[in-house]
Amino acid sequence: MKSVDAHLADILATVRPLAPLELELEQALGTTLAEEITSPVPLPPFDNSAMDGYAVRSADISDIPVTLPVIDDIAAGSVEPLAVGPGHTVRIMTGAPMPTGADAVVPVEWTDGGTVSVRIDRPVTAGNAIRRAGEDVQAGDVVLEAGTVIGPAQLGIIAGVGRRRVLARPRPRVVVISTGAELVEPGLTLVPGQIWDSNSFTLTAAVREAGGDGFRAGSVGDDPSVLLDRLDTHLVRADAIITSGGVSMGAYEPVKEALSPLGTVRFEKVAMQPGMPQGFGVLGDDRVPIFALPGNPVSSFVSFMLFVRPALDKMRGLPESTQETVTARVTRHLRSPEGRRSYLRGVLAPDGTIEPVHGQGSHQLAALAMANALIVVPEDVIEVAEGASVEVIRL
Ligand SMILES: Nc1nc2c(c(=O)[nH]1)N[C@H]1C(S)=C(S)[C@@H](COP(=O)(O)OP(=O)(O)OC[C@H]3O[C@@H](n4cnc5c(N)ncnc54)[C@H](O)[C@@H]3O)O[C@H]1N2
Ligand code: MOO
Repeated sequence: MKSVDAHLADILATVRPLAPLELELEQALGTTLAEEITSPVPLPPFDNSAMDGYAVRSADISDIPVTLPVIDDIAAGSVEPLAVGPGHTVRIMTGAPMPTGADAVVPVEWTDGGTVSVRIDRPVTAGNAIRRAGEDVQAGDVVLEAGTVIGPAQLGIIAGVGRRRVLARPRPRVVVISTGAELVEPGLTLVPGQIWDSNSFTLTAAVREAGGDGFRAGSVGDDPSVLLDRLDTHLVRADAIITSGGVSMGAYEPVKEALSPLGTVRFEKVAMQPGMPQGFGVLGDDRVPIFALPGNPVSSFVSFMLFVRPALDKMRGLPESTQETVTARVTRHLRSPEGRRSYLRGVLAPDGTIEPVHGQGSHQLAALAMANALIVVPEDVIEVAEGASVEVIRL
């Protein structure tokens, strides 16, 4: 059997980072910057008030209390150049440009709030409550490096330096297709022998959480030609495809039957539990990666975490990283099949223990939904004693 590491290595050797596109800022959340962002101007662009109050010459208010005439008002957005002469003051708002001559702002709370004249009760030193031009960024400074994932704050600074579009690697568009004649859309009525399709929801959501745009393309039955048609329809708009089901040893395995003859998708047994039957390859002239995951709900989810997620990271242009694990003490004795790496479901507690959930079958979706971590049991370990240390992947 092929090792988990070898299967992942094959996948990562095949998938490529997506080509960067010019994206409007509204489309850029979750994409990966493919250029350096520099600021054309200093930020703030001009000296401005940090508070609502009065712009003064600090020397005029060394003896307090003092009453000064208020000669003008400056709101944020004011573009008229204003000056404050000796013995005068100007009412100023947060974000408004400092008038020439003034060297400090007195917060309104330290005054009587007058509009014709104002009594100032506390002295200030030069520079008080002024935000200097270039205090955040100098003109020409790099504000974001290429390779940065654009989150809300990153979008803010891109807009803050005046950009409307950025060059970024888009979120991978991933089409998710369930296979199996037994599958029924949730919300519809089952007859005996049928189950509701859950994998397509899990996998589409997992794509979204992994920084891709998941698109649920419904389920197809057991007819390989129907699957091929569905793939054909969606291939043009997919950066990757995920199918679930139809890859093991049964008499009706539509994914295997449809894709094996193409010669670009391989079906293999990977030494893991759950998730042993795996298919991976590429489709079409654009060599779109396809992940043919096993149908058991826990198997497809674990396969996603181990194989699809790192592939999506690579497509997004993120650096390759090894799966992060933490060490925990297991609260119960565990068994694991020889020669296969197990990913058992458990609840990791703040005290550093992990409680395996009841129901470790790869069909036991409710048990998976209670877990917050996977316990990794290496291939050569068949038993783990209660209290032993294990490596754990947080979900
Ligand atoms: N003779 C053998 N039988 C099986 C083997 C084997 O090596 N020899 N491997 C087993 C393992 S391990 C797994 S995992 C499964 C994988 O089977 P398939 O990928 O072919 O998946 P299906 O047969 O279509 O479905 C398996 C199971 O999962 C349910 N399922 C499928 N799709 C969904 C969905 N979208 N939502 C919810 N549940 C789904 C399906 O009804 C089946 O119960 O094969 C074993 N058999
Ligand atoms: O390997 Mo299958 O994925 O257990 O159930």
